[in-house]
Amino acid sequence: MTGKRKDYISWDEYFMGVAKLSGMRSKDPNSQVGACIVSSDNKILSMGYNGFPSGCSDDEFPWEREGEPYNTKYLYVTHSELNAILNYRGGSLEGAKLYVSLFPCNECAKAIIQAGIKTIVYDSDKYSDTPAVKASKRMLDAAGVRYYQYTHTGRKISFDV
Ligand SMILES: O=c1[nH]c(=O)n([C@H]2C[C@H](O)[C@@H](COP(=O)(O)O)O2)cc1CO
Ligand SMILES: [Zn+2]
Repeated sequence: MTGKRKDYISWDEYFMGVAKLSGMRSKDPNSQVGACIVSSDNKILSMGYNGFPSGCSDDEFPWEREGEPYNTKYLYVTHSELNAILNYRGGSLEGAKLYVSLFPCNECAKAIIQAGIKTIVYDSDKYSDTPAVKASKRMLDAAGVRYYQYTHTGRKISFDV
């Protein structure tokens, strides 16, 4: 008997890794965000990344951050967390856990709360000073959704595709 492998990735590394891999599909030139929803018994239920809704071409809709709101991405892009929630067609997300590479905004917080997701594990909190993220935390706190920052383990995961 040789015993089991010791250097396998942890659940947190696995799910945050899947969230980040999903974010790599994003066409957003500035922020690529990925999300992964997991059941309480560690089964992946859904994934998402930030992008335009189906039928709204990445080549025709704007990726600009500034200018006339009508011509910026902000009016059109679906956030990774909302995409992950909407991509789930299997039933209830009650009690599920969300891994996401960027702290959810207030609009995503509403969807997270209403979907019954109870835990958020996030990586970057680069917009923590904005009203959107402050309002998000206010709602998550009021609704009893737990959130904590992912602890980097320092492990580099890479592979050829
Ligand atoms: O929680 C989020 N999830 C998410 O998918 N996004 C997306 C929307 C945009 O495509 C991008 C943010 O763009 P920017 O960093 O250039 O403002 O990230 C943005 C947030 C904001 O917190
Ligand atoms: Zn959002």
